Amino acid sequence: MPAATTSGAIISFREAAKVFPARGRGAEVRAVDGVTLDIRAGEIFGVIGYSGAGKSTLVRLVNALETTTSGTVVVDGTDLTGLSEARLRPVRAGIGMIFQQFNLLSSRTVTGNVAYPLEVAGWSKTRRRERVRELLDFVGLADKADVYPSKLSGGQKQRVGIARALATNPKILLADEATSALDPETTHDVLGLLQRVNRELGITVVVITHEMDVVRSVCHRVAVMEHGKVVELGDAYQVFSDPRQDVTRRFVATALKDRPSAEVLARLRTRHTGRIVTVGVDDVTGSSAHVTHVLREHGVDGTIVFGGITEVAERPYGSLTLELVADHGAGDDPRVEAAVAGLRAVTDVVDHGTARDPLEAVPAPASRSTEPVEQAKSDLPTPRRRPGGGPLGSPTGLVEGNDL
Ligand SMILES: Nc1ncnc2c1ncn2[C@@H]1O[C@H](COP(=O)(O)OP(=O)(O)OP(=O)(O)O)[C@@H](O)[C@H]1O
Repeated sequence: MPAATTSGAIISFREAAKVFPARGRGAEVRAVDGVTLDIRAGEIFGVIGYSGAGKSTLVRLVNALETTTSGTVVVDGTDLTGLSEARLRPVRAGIGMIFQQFNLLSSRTVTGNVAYPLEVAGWSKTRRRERVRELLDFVGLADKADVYPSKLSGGQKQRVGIARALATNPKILLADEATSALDPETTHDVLGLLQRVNRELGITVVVITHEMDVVRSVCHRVAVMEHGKVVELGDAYQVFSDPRQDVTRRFVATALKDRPSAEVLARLRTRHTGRIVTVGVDDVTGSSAHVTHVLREHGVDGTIVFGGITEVAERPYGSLTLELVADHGAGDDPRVEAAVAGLRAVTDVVDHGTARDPLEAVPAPASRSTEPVEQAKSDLPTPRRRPGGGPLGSPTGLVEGNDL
């Protein structure tokens, strides 16, 4: 049965639900609860949520390891609803999967592991040998062909997992917490490899994660899941810069830490008597060049006292906290007031006041809705962080005492 999909979608959920029946005295579990979502061909799509949100069940619906209780899942044009095992087989062949615990066969060498799906698919020995060599070159493990998994590091094991998942040329790669067991540096390498899989091989990658830093690093778009539902959906940059739901804000706060906490602000105020402001830096609104220009225009000195600029979806993003003074005078000098107004015209500004006259940040507004909010790239408003909404973070370098 043809199902409604958006053109360009390679995976489409329509009111998809998976309800596990009650066990013992427990209630039934709505692991996936009415999800409508399109994952576009060629993108790296993130699904983020806390433990139990339903992420794994959602991806298991894609490779038909689970079937929907209601609603539909369409993968590469095939509606999976009610398909026989025989009809599901070719769909599964178009999907590779990697796992947190790698799931390698310990009794087989690296070559044996990568060759396994080719054996199952009936490839000849010669073609298998050639394909394995090609894949090990791609993942950078040509020198480990004859090694057993027990002799590999976590990152190397995941590279084998990726090579194995790619063996039969899938169109889709599902990565279920693929970096959760890895240290930060190895995570970085594996995420870089997933980007190459996407860019060089044109494979759609679906990343399941509970780490917003993973979304920040590689995902083009992201869906945030809570209690089986998609509660927020959109372009990764937009979701970072304007998170609408509390759960999303909490995730964003874990990945971006460029804004001073209340304790840091208190320390800054003891060290700096001038006006403390936090200005947003991104590629849409305020670049640091704008900020420098405004301060120069008003004859105000800005000393960077805190901050960090990182990348979200490969675009600059972050904030700088500055101490503003005019002629070494007070932070409430009229020139400083004018500079703050000038900064507001070019970027987001949170005015923390001065040590003598501190201003409390306005808390972020409560979430507006529990419905998923699609934040489309095409009609992006200028990203605006809310005053004091302040999740922000992961400074690529904390800075102190630099005059602008
Ligand atoms: N086979 C099953 N039978 C019963 N309940 C299940 C089954 N699989 C998952 N669940 C329940 O469905 C809910 C969603 O689980 P799921 O594993 O999809 O979440 P998740 O977001 O991937 O969490 P985690 O990151 O911990 O794996 C949980 O409450 C879980 O206990």
